[in-house]
Amino acid sequence: MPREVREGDIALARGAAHRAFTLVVVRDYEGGRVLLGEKLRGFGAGYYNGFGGKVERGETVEAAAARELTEEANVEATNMTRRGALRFVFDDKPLEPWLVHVFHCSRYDGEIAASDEMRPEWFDLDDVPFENMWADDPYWWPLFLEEKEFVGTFTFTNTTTLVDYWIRETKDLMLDVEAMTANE
Ligand SMILES: CNc1ncnc2c1ncn2[C@@H]1O[C@H](COP(=O)(O)OP(=O)(O)OP(=O)(O)O)[C@@H](O)[C@H]1O
Repeated sequence: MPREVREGDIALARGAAHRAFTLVVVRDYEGGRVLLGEKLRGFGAGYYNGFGGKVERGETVEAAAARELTEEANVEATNMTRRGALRFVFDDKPLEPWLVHVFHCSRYDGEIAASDEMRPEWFDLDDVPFENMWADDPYWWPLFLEEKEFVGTFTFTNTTTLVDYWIRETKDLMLDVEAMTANE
């Protein structure tokens, strides 16, 4: 069982450089569903996840989130909002924590279609396949579905085993993101 720790307990220099990633979860309010994709290759292959990837050099986080959604699910978001910032520390790569910026999208143009990276699939809200998702997901999904903004840190060993974590709601996401990325 992963251990819940206090926010200050995961030793990580404030302002350590991060690799920035995006993650977009599409929600269909009328249908009571969320869109996930089965990752077909690369990091996290076999897991269901939102759509996303690395923020490219010179690109804004928002632009990267929109680009990855289009590349992976074939649709263009028309209302995306930033909802969370999750830091992932891998104990075998201690100098390279990841900062995943989580977005919510409920309107888009185009037809959802598979790509060579992701196979999209709708899930009812009470049927999200956590057993086939990253181990951090069950901790932040409730906040996501309640429309809250959130920040957290998750430490993994052997890439996929969650060791410890903290997660909390935030009233000022961008202020927390700034604190997490100070000096970058
Ligand atoms: C550790 N716990 C985690 N929990 C939930 N989601 C996680 C995650 N760790 C990574 N993610 C997401 O997984 C995708 C990887 O992206 P990834 O395929 O590597 O990036 P990108 O498409 O740029 O790569 P290539 O083009 O294949 O090089 C990206 O959405 C990122 O946010």
